[in-house]
Amino acid sequence: MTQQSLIFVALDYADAKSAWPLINQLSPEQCGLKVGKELFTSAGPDFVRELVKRGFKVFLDLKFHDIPTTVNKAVRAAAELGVWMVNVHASGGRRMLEAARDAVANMPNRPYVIAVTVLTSMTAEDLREVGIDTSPAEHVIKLAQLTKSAGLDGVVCSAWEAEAIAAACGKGFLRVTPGIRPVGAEQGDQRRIMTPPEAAALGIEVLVIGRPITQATDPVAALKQIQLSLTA
Ligand SMILES: O=C(O)c1cc(=O)[nH]c(=O)n1[C@@H]1O[C@H](COP(=O)(O)O)[C@@H](O)[C@H]1O
Repeated sequence: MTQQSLIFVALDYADAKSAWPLINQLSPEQCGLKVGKELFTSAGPDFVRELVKRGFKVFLDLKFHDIPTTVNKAVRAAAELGVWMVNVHASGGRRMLEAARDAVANMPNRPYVIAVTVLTSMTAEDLREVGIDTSPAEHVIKLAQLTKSAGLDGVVCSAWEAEAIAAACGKGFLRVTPGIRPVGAEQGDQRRIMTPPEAAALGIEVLVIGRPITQATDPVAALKQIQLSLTA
């Protein structure tokens, strides 16, 4: 993993046909690609295999959250597509996390397996409504420590929690942060947000950025502008 933040473009399109025009203008050296629930459900595993074949680092974001056996098998199936990273929900608990880890333990070139802590769309009030009375920051750290002790490679969190995670879980534990918004970009449903230069300055390993790129009039120009802003 390099010191500079890698950008993963979240391909949140309805189908493969809508995603290809942007992908065809991108190169594997420029960014990674995140395929989430919407696109995977419509475009399927062959689409993912094609991205891998073209040399892209693919983050398959299906956020598995189920009983340990099911998650183990789902992570294995995802890994067999040749993706670079897969994720599960940390709130599935220790045995589920260990099952996710074990799914890929003996694979050559295994993908990173990471766990979502508290969704970047959630606030303290949202957490309270699901029975969690601590702040998002405190809950994220608790789940990051659980994820680390279960032997996974890192977490999805907001950029606001990234420094505390490094302090609690050590270097080499990946921090993957969605909720990235350039100044002036629409916040949408995200709540714990940060700008790309601020997040990069924290040394965050992976920045996930979707709508500020995919919904721009010129997505490639928007990506380039964000990349320039990281080094300015
Ligand atoms: O696991 C994720 O990728 C994820 C976790 C999280 O807490 N928040 C979050 O936004 N994401 C994903 O990151 C992407 C963010 O997209 P934008 O909000 O459009 O930049 C979406 O594809 C989400 O599904």
